[in-house]
Amino acid sequence: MPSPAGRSAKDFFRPLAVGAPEPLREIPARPSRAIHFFDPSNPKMAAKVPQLTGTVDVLLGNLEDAVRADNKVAARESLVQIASSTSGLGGPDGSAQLWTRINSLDSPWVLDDLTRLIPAIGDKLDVVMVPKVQGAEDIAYVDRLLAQLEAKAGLDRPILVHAILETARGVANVEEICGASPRMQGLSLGPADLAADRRMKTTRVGGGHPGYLVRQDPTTTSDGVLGQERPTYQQDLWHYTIARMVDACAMHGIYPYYGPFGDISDPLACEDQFRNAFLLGCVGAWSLHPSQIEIANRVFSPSVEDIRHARRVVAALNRQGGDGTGAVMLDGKMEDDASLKQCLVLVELAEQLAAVDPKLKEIYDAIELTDE
Ligand SMILES: CC(C)(COP(=O)(O)OP(=O)(O)OC[C@H]1O[C@@H](n2cnc3c(N)ncnc32)[C@H](O)[C@@H]1OP(=O)(O)O)[C@@H](O)C(=O)NCCC(=O)NCCSC(=O)C[C@H](O)C(=O)O
Ligand SMILES: [Mg+2]
Repeated sequence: MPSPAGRSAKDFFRPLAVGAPEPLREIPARPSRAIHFFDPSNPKMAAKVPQLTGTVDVLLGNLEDAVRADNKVAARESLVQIASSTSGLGGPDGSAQLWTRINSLDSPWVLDDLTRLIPAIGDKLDVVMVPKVQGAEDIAYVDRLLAQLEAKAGLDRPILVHAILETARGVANVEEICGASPRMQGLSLGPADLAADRRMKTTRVGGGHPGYLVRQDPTTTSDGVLGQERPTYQQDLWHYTIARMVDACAMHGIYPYYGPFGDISDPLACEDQFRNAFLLGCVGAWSLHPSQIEIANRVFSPSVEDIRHARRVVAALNRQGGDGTGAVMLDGKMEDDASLKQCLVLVELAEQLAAVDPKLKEIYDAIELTDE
C-alpha cells in the first residue's frame, strides 16, 4: 500500500534526487532538551550564540514568526555567517546541533530560505523545522526540494525535517505527517498558532489559562446545609494535542517536543509545562530566552531519584532470573517486565545525556544502589 506521501514501501528509503545522500533508516537519538531560538538578524542575540554553544543541545536560527518582515533577508544572511564562523556549532561533531526554522511554505521567503541555506551551510544544518505543516503533501514538497539541493551541493548526509503542529488540519493529519518521509526527525507543538487556527479564546503563547478549570461538586453537611467551599482545579489546555503528538511520533520512531512557553517571567509555570511534556513522552521543548535553557536541561534530564529507582528495578529483576523477566517486590511494589521497560527508557536516556553532558555523567555515575 502506498504511504500517505505516495511512495511504496520499496521506494521509501530511495533518495529523491540522483546524487542525494541515502535517507537514514533510523533517526538518531541526539539529546535535544532545549531547542534554543534566536533571531539571527538581532545583533545582540547573534552575539550570544558562541557562548550558548556549550550550554544547549540545539541552537535554532529562526527565520519565521518573531523575525520582522523587513529583516527576513538579513536574518538568513546572518545565519549563514554564524553557521560558517561558530566552532562547535552544527554537523555530526558539533557540541550543539544547528537547526533553522524556515518561513511557512506559502510565504514569499521560503524558497530563498532553502535555496540559500542548503548550498551555503547544508553541511552544518542538522534539522530544518517547517512551520504550519498541514499534511504529508507539505513534507513531500520539502523532502524533494532538500534532496535536489543536497545533490547539487554534494552533501553526504541527509538534512532532517521537523514539523510544527500548529493547525487543526495538521493535528488531524498528525500520523501521516510523521510517516511522510524518512527525513522526519520529530514534531513540536505550536500552541500559539494552533490556538488561533482552532479559534480558541486564549491570548497566550503556550501554558495554561485560569478560566480552563474543573470545579468540585457542591458538598452538603449531614443536616443538608450547602458547603461554601468549592475548590477549582486548573486543567491543561494542551494535554490532548501533546498526547496525540507523542503517540504519532512513537509509532514512527521520531521525537516529540513541547514548543514555546511565552511567559518568560514565570519560570515555575514554564517548568511545570515542560515537566508535563517530559512525563508524557516528549524529549525537549523550545527555549525563547537564555533563562529557559537551564529549565529545559534540568526538566528533560531524568532526576537522580528516577535513575536510582530505575537501576534498582533493573538490578532486582536481573538478580532474580538473570534475563529481566518475571515479577519481584521492591519497596512494597510489584515490578515486572513492563515496569522494567519503563525503567530502561530512563536508563537509556540518562546514558545518552551523560555522553554529551559531563556534569550529568558525574552525577549519574555517583548514584549508589544499596540493595546488593
Ligand atoms: C522575548 C524576548 C523579546 C525578550 O528579549 P529582551 O527584552 O531583550 O530580554 P532580556 O532583556 O531579558 O534579554 C537579556 C539578554 O539576552 C539576550 N537575549 C534575549 N533573548 C535571547 C535569545 N532567544 N537568544 C539569545 N539571546 C537572547 C538579549 O538580547 C539581552 O542581551 P544583552 O542586552 O546583550 O544582555 C526575546 O527573548 C526573544 O525575542 N526571544 C525569541 C522569541 C522567538 O524566537 N519567538 C518565536 C518562537 S515562539 C513562536 O513562534 C510561536 C509558535 O510558533 C507557536 O505558534 O506557538
Ligand atoms: Mg507558530
